[in-house]
Amino acid sequence: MSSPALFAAAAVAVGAYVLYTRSAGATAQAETPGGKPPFASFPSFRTLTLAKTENVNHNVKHLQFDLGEGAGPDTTSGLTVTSALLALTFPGGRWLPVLRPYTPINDIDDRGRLDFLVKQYPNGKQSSHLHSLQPGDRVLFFRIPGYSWTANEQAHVGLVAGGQGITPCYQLLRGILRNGNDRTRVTLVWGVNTEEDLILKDELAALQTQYPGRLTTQYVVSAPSSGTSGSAGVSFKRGRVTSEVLKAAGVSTEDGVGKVFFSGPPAMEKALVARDGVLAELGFGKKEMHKF
Ligand SMILES: Cc1cc2nc3c(=O)[nH]c(=O)nc-3n(C[C@H](O)[C@H](O)[C@H](O)COP(=O)(O)OP(=O)(O)OC[C@H]3O[C@@H](n4cnc5c(N)ncnc54)[C@H](O)[C@@H]3O)c2cc1C
Repeated sequence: MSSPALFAAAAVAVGAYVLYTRSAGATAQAETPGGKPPFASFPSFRTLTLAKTENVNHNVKHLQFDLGEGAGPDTTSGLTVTSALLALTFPGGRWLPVLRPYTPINDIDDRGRLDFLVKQYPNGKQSSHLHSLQPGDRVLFFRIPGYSWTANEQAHVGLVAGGQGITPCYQLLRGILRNGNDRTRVTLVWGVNTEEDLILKDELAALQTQYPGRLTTQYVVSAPSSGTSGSAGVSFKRGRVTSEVLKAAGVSTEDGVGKVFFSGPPAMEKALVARDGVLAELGFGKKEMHKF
């Protein structure tokens, strides 16, 4: 999501929260009332309790939150493919809140829980705070609008992810593949620093087996520790995500890709998504690109 859009969504969400907490009967812990899916509407917010946390690699943790009081084990989150949640916290007792978006990796019909993969950035305010949490700790989340995917709106989509930017792409590709009515083909190009950063490669391989011919992946590793593709049990190209890599992977209008979704760090965004960037070179106009 672009910064102005994110800022606007955050402002609306926080405004709604303030109004809610000031309204009669609001409690200190504002909750979406009832056992209904807590994030079914926009804006909506809920305080979730961390159920478990696990290290995935040297800088990524899997955080699993219970959907919370009033939401039983059979309650779904109410999120749609591809929504994200804004985490609002006060790390280290700060006066001003820190707000950052995170994309659950759950399927929309998962019940009772939300799962996140959070990468810790050096001096990262929110990511360091989330990494410090222990089971039982609570975080306030707001739903923010995401891209509203409609089954078969494209015959073939390209997903281009950089590092931890994989999470929105993963949510979208699972949503497409698991929908029995959706025949869209997906090509994912995922650029990372080392093989260790390919945190969802096993899940992606399982999806390729489960949905033959629907998902193509191309991993691109800039500083592989094993040196050669395949030696760490995964094949990849060495280097960065360039025009040549995208073309070879089939992410171009010539290959029938109708839309490209991008999620990645600022430098990669500048190289790929800018008006005169690599995606424009490959024939994608503004309408055929979406940046999470
Ligand atoms: C729609 C959306 C969904 C997202 N989903 C996820 C998710 O599921 N999991 C996840 O881990 N993150 C996700 N992010 C990124 C997340 O919102 C934060 O940007 C990230 O956790 C860093 O926040 P921070 O407060 O820790 O870092 P800050 O305190 O803001 O920054 C600390 C340092 O880290 C650098 N940094 C911050 N963000 C990035 C970045 N993305 N790439 C490279 N360097 C960076 C900054 O330049 C700075 O030097 C998502 C972002 C968006 C826009």
